[in-house]
Amino acid sequence: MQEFHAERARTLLNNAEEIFDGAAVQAAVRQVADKLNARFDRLDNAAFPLVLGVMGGAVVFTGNLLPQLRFPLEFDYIHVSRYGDDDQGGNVVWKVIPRPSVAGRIIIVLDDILDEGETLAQVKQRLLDMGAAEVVIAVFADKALKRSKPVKADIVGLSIPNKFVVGFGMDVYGYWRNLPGLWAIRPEDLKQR
Ligand SMILES: O=P(O)(O)OC[C@H]1O[C@H](OP(=O)(O)OP(=O)(O)O)[C@H](O)[C@@H]1O
Ligand code: HPA
Repeated sequence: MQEFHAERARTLLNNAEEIFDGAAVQAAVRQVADKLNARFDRLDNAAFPLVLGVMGGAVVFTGNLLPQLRFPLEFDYIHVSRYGDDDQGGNVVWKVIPRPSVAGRIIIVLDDILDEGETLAQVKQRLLDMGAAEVVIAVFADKALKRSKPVKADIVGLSIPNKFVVGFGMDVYGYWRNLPGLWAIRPEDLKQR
């Protein structure tokens, strides 16, 4: 069974196209850090935001970004899933919900990708419903779709084409979250296209 997965993962990557290499990815993370630092690195420390990583896809973005933030912050995570092991989104499933202590705080939500926007729309609404003072959304990648999205990101690392991508935390069928660059899966290799 493990051999099947390893072989399938390799075939998917062999057919994929690298659309941003590791250096471009790191430059994008730096830009996100610069924008957050410009906004929150203030001597009065008035904000003291709570940074929430949306697991599991945000794990790599979060791990690369946090050490580049220069202002005092708290970190926590939530866990939300809409794609599971599929390449098309379904219902948003909450696996770890926000703690009640989000009330009254400025929250910086970090996620790997804003695709159709359903996940982050629900995340933002839930945080506001719980009394968050402000929700700032920073995504590593914003996918260009021809239709409008139910939520906008305040800060975007990379604008990417409308392709199913893997790498830097993003997966296809559970594979290739570990790639340092961003790769577009060949459409013929997707279950739903
Ligand atoms: O904008 P949307 O169309 O809602 O898609 C974006 C969401 O999809 C991915 O999560 P996924 O459900 O794949 O779970 P994962 O984080 O474990 O990969 C990604 O991490 C985003 O949270
Ligand atoms: O293009 C994508 N790749 C991986 N995960 C995703 N979740 C939403 N869109 C994507």
